[in-house]
Amino acid sequence: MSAATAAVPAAGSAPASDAGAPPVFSVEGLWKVFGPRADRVPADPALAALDAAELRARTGCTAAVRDVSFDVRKGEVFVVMGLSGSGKSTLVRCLTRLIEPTAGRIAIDGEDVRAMDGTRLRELRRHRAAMVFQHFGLLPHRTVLDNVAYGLEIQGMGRAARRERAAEVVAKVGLAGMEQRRPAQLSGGQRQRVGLARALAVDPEVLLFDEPFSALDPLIRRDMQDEVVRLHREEGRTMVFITHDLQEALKLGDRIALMRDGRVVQLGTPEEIVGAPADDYVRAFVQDVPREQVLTVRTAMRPASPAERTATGPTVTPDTTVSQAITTVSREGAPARVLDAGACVGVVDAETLLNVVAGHPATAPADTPAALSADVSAVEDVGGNSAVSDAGGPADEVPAGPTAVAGGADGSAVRGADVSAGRPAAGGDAPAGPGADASADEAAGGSSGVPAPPAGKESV
Ligand SMILES: Nc1ncnc2c1ncn2[C@@H]1O[C@H](COP(=O)(O)OP(=O)(O)OP(=O)(O)O)[C@@H](O)[C@H]1O
Repeated sequence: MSAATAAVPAAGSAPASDAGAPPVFSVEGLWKVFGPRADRVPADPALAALDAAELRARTGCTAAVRDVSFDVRKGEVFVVMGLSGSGKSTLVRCLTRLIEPTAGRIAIDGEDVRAMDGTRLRELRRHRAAMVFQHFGLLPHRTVLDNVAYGLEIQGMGRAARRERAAEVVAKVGLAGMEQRRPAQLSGGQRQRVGLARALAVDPEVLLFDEPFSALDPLIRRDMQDEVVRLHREEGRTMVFITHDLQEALKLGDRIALMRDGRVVQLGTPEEIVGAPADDYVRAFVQDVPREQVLTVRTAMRPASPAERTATGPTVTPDTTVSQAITTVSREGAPARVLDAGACVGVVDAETLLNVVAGHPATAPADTPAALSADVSAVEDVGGNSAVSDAGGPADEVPAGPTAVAGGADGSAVRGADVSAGRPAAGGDAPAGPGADASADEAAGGSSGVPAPPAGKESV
């Protein structure tokens, strides 16, 4: 499915995150370099400036994450998007040190993740930031209920209490009545729901999703996306969601970090990314997106005249998509006033709306968000790198998962991707990285009940 044919309901799909609250995750100058003496790369400006091929030729290293900085706000769905090999999985695994970062700072609720000892790390992964993978590694001999209760069992919760909690969550993800089935008696989509329920059962502060739906067929995938939107709307839980699929990113993300070659090339709302691409790469990435389904009337409206401010007639809110506004304006046969908390902040008419569809610049009124007219502010501008050595070590160099093209049904976004760049040929499960106990933690975090699940990826 191409983005052009996709329905992309972005605006208003989730509760607004709290931009003023302290961030849940705060990442600054983060690097992950795979290869020999990896820590010299971020420490040496000359090496840090090399592109991927030169760096590999000169040092044998791959910089999977390069000097990345961002905050994940409380209550938002933060999407990490990019083509295969752009560094998404590595970045998100660094957040809980399932992969050990090479340099930079990571904090969760202000606490330094890189300074955590093994016990604290386990706690982080079990209670605070649970990961949901593409393959949930459900325990085949356990029922749905017991699979969901598994993470609680690891936490030491008593049988009755955990089964009660598990039953609640099973109902929440739409599996009521299936509690006693075993994974083999479920469809792929239902299994994904069990995995999701297992992650939710431990009530983590943040859910980290690593391409959880890319192996599902498009209809089930859409169902699961709707489920995530619904859960987010109902619970306001903070989520970090990896995807290579632009449509999915636009649908789920409050904000999207678009990665290329280990860097974040643009960080912004779907509307900012589609309405004001930071560079030609992003522009090409979003060129097939139906703009009218993503951009809101904030982008399309023109200033209201004094007479229009007090006129009657059709109205829309600033979050109304251009597509919805077109319906209103054409149905009513008149321009619509844009009302924000009762005040008229602009007007949309056939011309301003069609300008958006046609990709012409809008006549931006004074109160249009600055980010929409100033691309640069949306681009991650990261400063100097702190050169912090990591433990490195052989475990780091084991492939994080055998990926060629991620297995989504709607692979338009990955076509032409550099699927082999720097990727070791051998498959294998993800190493936990130094100090990590990924299999147990991923299980406890609701992702897997079996040792070391694949890194959420499939070879094709
Ligand atoms: N353990 C490893 N050792 C060496 N290089 C690695 C390792 N893991 C990942 N890489 C390289 O780091 C880069 C980023 O990989 P990563 O898996 O983070 O990308 P991705 O965007 O998640 O890709 P995909 O969508 O295919 O999963 C790639 O060039 C990859 O080959």
